[in-house]
Amino acid sequence: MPIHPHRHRRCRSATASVANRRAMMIEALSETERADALDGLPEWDHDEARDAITRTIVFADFIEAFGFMTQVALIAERMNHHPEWANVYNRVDVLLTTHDAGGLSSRDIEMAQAIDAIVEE
Ligand SMILES: C[C@H](O)[C@H](O)[C@H]1CNC2=NC(N)=NC(=O)C2=N1
Repeated sequence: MPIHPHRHRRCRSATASVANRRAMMIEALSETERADALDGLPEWDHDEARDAITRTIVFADFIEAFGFMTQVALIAERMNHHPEWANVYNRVDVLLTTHDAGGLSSRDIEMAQAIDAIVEE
């Protein structure tokens, strides 16, 4: 059942205590941190306009692509960190950025590493 677009709580932090809010806060990477992280992610490109990283993966067919997306979806839920992505048949375009930080954060780097590990399986 879809969540009502106007009445659902978009983010837990709206009602979180100050202490919890502190724990949930995440900062965007500095330029140096980003450059270091990207060195370890040769398959990923930096999207400057979004301060995001992107990767396109082409699979053998749709079922391989959707199987990949299913595995990533489970990790995304566990991490509470969700990709922006699109799928056309055997192709998946992935964009990672941290909305709460307004740019790339360590969560995106962790997610990119998890995605790379799945693709290499
Ligand atoms: C309320 C919820 O915890 C937040 O909106 C989470 C959900 N998933 C997320 N995913 C991404 N990519 N960035 C976020 O800032 C983010 N925030």
